[in-house]
Amino acid sequence: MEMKIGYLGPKATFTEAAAAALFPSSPRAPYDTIPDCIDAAAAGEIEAAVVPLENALEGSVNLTLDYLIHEQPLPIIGEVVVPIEQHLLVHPYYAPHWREVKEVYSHPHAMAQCRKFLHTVLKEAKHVHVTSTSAAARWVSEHPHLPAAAIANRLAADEYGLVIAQENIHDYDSNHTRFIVVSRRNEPLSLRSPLYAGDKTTIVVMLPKDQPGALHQVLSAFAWRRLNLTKIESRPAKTGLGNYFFIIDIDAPKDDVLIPGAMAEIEALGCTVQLLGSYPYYFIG
Ligand SMILES: O=C(O)C(=O)C[C@]1(C(=O)O)C=C[C@@H](O)C=C1
Repeated sequence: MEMKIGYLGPKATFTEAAAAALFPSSPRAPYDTIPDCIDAAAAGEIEAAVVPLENALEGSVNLTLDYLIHEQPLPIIGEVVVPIEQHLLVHPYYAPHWREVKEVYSHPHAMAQCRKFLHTVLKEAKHVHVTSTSAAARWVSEHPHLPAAAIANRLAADEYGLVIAQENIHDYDSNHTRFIVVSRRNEPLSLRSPLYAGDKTTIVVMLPKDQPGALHQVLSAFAWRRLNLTKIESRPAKTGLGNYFFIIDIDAPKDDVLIPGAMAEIEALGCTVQLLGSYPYYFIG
């Protein structure tokens, strides 16, 4: 399938690496923000958008979840999990005295994956959040005389002429990020890839107001069907304090019986249910 793929840019983000792993021979287009990228897919400017959804250390990328639920409900057609190594990048001039940097630039999720490092090694440096890890690297390369560092990957060091002052500064070894592929063409990806690891289905459930045991009843609709849930996340419905959506990942493709049955049962309880997608997932070891 020849598709133009949008990703959270600029060049050399982790998101671009995820897009390249899934679609090695497709042309790619960078977008400055996650909403820009999802909007471009909704408008058909690109066939699909790759955006980050969840990190093993820092949790969900709320911007992605909220934008898909509240603003631009595009179906999820695939997912890829990528190992993440965060490095501290500086201009070559600052390599010998990188400990003296006064500002560290990165995406908030990348910064959060390196909290202990920042707290202990660069205690005095100011943290500056930007739209992506490679946007941080680009900014540092464009300001060679400022004592600034970026947290980003090796691709970004090469792309923007920076050097790695400290390798692997993320706080815990097992660092991975899930990226999703969204497209207005509502067809699950069908890549013949050795990275394929299974299929899952994501739904969003809104519980009826003040109904004791409602969440328990929702969960039992999956439990007695022996449908394995791999994630439950609550996000504000944005209609008032205490009102939440539950985003539920089911470790199975949408079949004709079990998942529709569970969804119908949950609706009968008075919940609203929305399918975000049923899609294959891929894993980069
Ligand atoms: O793709 C990038 O480089 C990003 O800046 C985004 C993002 C994210 O939002 O999770 C992607 C992977 C890492 O977990 C850190 C940052």
